[in-house]
Amino acid sequence: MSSVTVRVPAKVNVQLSVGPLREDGYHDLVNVFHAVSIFDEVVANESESITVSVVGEWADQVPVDDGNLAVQAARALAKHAGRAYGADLVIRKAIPVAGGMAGGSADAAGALVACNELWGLGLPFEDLLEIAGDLGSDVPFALLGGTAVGTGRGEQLSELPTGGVFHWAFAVADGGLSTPRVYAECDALRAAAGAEAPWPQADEALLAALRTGDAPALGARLANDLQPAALALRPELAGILAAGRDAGALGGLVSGSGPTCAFLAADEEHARRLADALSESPSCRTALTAHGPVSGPRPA
Ligand SMILES: C[C@](O)(CO)[C@H](O)COP(=O)(O)OP(=O)(O)OC[C@H]1O[C@@H](n2ccc(N)nc2=O)[C@H](O)[C@@H]1O
Ligand SMILES: Nc1ncnc2c1ncn2[C@@H]1O[C@H](COP(=O)(O)OP(=O)(O)OP(=O)(O)O)[C@@H](O)[C@H]1O
Repeated sequence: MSSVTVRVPAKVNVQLSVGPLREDGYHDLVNVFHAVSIFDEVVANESESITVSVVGEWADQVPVDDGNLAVQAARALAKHAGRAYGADLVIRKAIPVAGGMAGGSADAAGALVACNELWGLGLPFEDLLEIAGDLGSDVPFALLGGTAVGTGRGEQLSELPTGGVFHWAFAVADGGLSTPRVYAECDALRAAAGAEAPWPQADEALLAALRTGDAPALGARLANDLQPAALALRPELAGILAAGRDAGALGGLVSGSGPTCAFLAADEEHARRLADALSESPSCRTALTAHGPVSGPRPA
């Protein structure tokens, strides 16, 4: 095989419960991941060495050196296989960069699947999941797709079958937010309030809404412990959240570490109307619609 193409979805965290800071610098989480139909494409072409190029709307914000998570993923896979394999990776970027939608993690997952195929390694999914966990806390879910509950630092996954399709509108804000900075702000806000970080808990009503495909119930339970920190760092996000509420969203929240905000709609047409309304909000760079859950990357 001389070329392999995969497409990899973005995620929204429908519940993100953040526990205390651990000694290793991470936080224990209950992280309910949901993969949505905004896709990066990762192509792995035969090559002597591992290289990357990026095309698409967000390309200028993505590193094309060893800082690229897809390059790190290909190197980690080659190391696991014990040979100096090469691949010329081409990423077509549609997932907003540093937006809280795990775009870099998606590209890493895409590179693992594409290179496993290109190099004819035939490694089982479990091996890819293990390599993924070393690359970043969001990378295992980016491999899995669908809807899943993540514990530990978010890398230990348990799949959650859902009872239907959920429709979403996303407001992409200008500029990104650094994930470590948002976690640090969350700790600082808790310390300033004298609040002990609670042990993270799954919201059983939210999980039931996902299982039964009950969008109004899910909308009412959306929750993100990082949201106050994202709002402290980017106060203008409060205006975007209010715009989504005023436009009749079933619920809205900051996605992961932000600054993208996600709004749940009743159906596809409602999602389009929400996106139209959100795009009028001054801090919204662009508004997108998507549905979930969708599958993780599989070779075409
Ligand atoms: C905010 C989320 O996107 C929600 O899914 C993730 O928790 C972040 O996952 P990620 O971007 O893959 O993050 P990683 O690359 O693993 O870690 C980056 C940094 O985020 C912070 N971090 C991340 C995950 C976690 N459970 N606790 C943390 O405190 C740490 O400062 C860490 O050094
Ligand atoms: N393939 C990649 N795509 C996007 N960003 C990348 C990639 N590789 C490395 N990066 C770097 O990672 C940073 C975070 O990018 P990413 O789009 O993954 O953020 P995010 O969506 O906020 O992540 P998460 O939701 O997992 O916290 C970017 O600012 C960029 O410098």
